[in-house]
Amino acid sequence: MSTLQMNKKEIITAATPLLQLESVHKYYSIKKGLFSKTIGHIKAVDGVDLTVFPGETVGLVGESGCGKSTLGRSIVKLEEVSTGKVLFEGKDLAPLPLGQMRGIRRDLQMIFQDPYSSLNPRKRVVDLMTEPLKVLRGMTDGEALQQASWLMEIVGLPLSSLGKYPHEFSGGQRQRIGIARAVALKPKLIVCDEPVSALDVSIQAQILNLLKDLQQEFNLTYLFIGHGLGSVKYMSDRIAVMYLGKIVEFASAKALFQHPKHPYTKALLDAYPVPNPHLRNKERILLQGDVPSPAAPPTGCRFHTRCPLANHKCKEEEPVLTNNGSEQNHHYACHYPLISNPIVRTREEGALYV
Ligand SMILES: Nc1ncnc2c1ncn2[C@@H]1O[C@H](COP(=O)(O)OP(=O)(O)OP(=O)(O)O)[C@@H](O)[C@H]1O
Repeated sequence: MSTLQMNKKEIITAATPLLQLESVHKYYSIKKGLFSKTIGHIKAVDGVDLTVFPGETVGLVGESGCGKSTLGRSIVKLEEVSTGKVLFEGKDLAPLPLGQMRGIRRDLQMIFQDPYSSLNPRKRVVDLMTEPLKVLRGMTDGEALQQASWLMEIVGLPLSSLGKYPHEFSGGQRQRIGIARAVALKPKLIVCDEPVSALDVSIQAQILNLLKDLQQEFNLTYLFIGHGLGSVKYMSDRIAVMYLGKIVEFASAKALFQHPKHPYTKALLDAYPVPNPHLRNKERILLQGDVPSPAAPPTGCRFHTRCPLANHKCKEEEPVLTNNGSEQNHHYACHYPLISNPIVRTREEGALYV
């Protein structure tokens, strides 16, 4: 079968991974006292395995503080991982010194939540746009200016924007500049770190559609981080759910929304507003309390302190991320996964949950 005859899903699964994370850990030291003695660690990312194929969008969701941004920043090497492998096109970026990242930097870009803090306020857009093109793609002044003008058009900004400073734009326009900068280098992977969270709801859809259009136009691959499930569902082919530094479920967007296996995923879905209250699932899992501290994560399954289905096994034994030999591409880390029955969801062992 030719590539043209294959649909997107077939192309994705036939391809070799663009990005592969193997047991990635990122710990921050907690220091105290006059001599800054290390008294513990914040386990922001605590053993993540994840695969992203060329051309797809993998969503990453979870509550605030569960390590999504740290993972995204570790991938583009804005953070050094503590241990583990970050394989980009098969090459491990983790041990590479920053000096040797230059060739790879243009293939790996990031779009930030707050476009204002990621754009130097003292530089005009023309400089913000042309400098990376000159430094990382070796363009002349004229070539870089031509490319910057074209990119303004692509992201829907007037040419006159080039002469302005970041503070002269609205939030949505600033995010368009951030996006233009990210795609300027024709990267292979863009980590989008909650790119619409800081924007008005009316602008969010425009930015998401722009990202989708650009993905098609430039054949981009996205890791799309968000805590709003709506935007993640809209954007993603596959979704990874993160809780306290670990991936607890990873599946196609459709399977995850229709048949969540992990109670935490279900709780996130149940927290999502449903326009018609009669359609609201009566067996909702309500998330209570806050995410525990990543400096002292709970034993066993990290979610057990908030899980209505947890028992002694969950407290003692850490579940591994597995497909349990059934659905090949649906992985979850739970001793008592939810049965895939949209009408009555029960634990696979034990009583009906309430
Ligand atoms: N530079 C740092 N030093 C110490 N702790 C950090 C640092 N950066 C992040 N953390 C901690 O690591 C944990 C994960 O943070 P992170 O920002 O990655 O979470 P997140 O899921 O992206 O949250 P949000 O959705 O609010 O951005 C948090 O407890 C945070 O306080």
